[in-house]
Amino acid sequence: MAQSDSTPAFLTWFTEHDGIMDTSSMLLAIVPGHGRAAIASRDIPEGYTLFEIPRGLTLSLRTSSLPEKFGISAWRKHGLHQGWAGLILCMMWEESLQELSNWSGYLSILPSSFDTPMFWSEEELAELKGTAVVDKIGRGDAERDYHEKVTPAIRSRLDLFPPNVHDKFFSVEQYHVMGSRILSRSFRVEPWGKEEGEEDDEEEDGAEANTSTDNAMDVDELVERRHPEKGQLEPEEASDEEDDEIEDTADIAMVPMADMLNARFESENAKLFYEEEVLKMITTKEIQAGEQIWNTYGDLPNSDLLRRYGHVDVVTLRPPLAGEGNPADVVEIRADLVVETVSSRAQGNVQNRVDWWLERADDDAFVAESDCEVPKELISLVHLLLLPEVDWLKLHAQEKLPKGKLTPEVLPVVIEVLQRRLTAYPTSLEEDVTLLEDPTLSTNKRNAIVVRVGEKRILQCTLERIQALQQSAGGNPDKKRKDTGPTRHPGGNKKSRR
Ligand SMILES: C[S@@+](CC[C@H](N)C(=O)[O-])C[C@H]1O[C@@H](n2cnc3c(N)ncnc32)[C@H](O)[C@@H]1O
Repeated sequence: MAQSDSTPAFLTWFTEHDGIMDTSSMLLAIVPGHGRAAIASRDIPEGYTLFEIPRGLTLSLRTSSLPEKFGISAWRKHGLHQGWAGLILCMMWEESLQELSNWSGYLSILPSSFDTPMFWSEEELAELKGTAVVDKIGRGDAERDYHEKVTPAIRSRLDLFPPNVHDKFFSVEQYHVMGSRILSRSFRVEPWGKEEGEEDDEEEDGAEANTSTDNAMDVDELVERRHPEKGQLEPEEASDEEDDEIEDTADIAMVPMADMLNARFESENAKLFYEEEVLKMITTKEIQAGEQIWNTYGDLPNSDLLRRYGHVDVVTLRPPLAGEGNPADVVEIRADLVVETVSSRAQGNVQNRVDWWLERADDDAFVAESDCEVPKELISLVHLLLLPEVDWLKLHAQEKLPKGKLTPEVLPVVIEVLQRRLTAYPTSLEEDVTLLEDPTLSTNKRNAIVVRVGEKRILQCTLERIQALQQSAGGNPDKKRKDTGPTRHPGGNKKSRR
């Protein structure tokens, strides 16, 4: 493990700006495949403070002087109070100040190239076809913000943004670099004393400041990652965060030193806690000398890890899956695939039922996980579309969605949905496993294949479970249905979830 050339200068900057690091316990080193990493240099007990960062050393809309110099009303007029554009512009501006910036010793060690799909070629992106990554990269949305908000703001204040530094510090490529630094390294740091759910002053006089969720970096993506709760900065369960999508970008901060920690599935052994004046990285487990000090990015699926951080997790999988991969992987199955599949068998007016369902459903895509269970909401939709007209009318009147119960009627539809979903990828699972054996694969291609394999494993395993169920249900469930009389409404007379 080598210490990177720039690390000593960063450590000097950190301590000169009142950061405190226990150099007898940890060091920064380059770990192959992981970039810079924090390593325990001796055995460390649980509950031990590894380093402290004064709040003023975090870099955010609250600490950069740009918004104030620009003028708060002009900031709002340019839409910089909404979404990510304002924070990215602050980062670009601080970097343009070079050694005059309070953060120069920090910004100079941040990465300028990334392995995230945001920077991939068309050929590399084609490797992700069928995965959840493709539609979420958001390069176009980010560039729209750059052209519509950032460029006019820069042109309006040439005293702050001198034209001779535009190409170097304020290009669209730099915008993507800064956005990617935020996406892969930022924390959510609320002001001291702010209760959860409580709005601060900035929110009150600009309520819409938090409404940009269609940006390249949705606020919730960052919030999911590290969320302070009772003084502790930790990731949030993504699924619990639907209501919190609208967040305050003023709370998003770059935290020097804390962002030197890597993460791996369920490996966290240190966490960032906050106090009134300082943030503290404290061990949550004993750490042996030589071990890596891991934070957590929220144990995300590989599709999200790749999109936000540019790496994937490969550890031992748990039953019913076997082999190696990411146990947090998921696969998305769009509702329109279910509708298309069930349409040939569906009863009544399919569109009416779909419209009614869309008004009540949580999402228009279902998420299958590594437990290989068919999502209950998917089964419910299949039931809804298969219902005889008389049962549909009853359900409609009662405002109830069918239960997500796997009955013989739905099994063939679910099997076809899973089979069709598998054809969305250009290669088969077996082909991908063989491809991964090639030691000459580029990092990007390898990571794309790992994401595909993770998703396909879940689909394949779920498919095999349902096929086994169908067999044990006695062969052809359609025949069975004829034998047992008219199709029974699967959720009929039962209490629905709504
Ligand atoms: C918060 S930074 C961590 C410090 C970073 N390694 C560095 O060199 O500055 C997050 C980045 O670290 C890398 N990283 C973190 N965990 C990793 C892992 N388990 N495997 C590979 N790379 C990882 C990814 O490039 C990610 O975007």
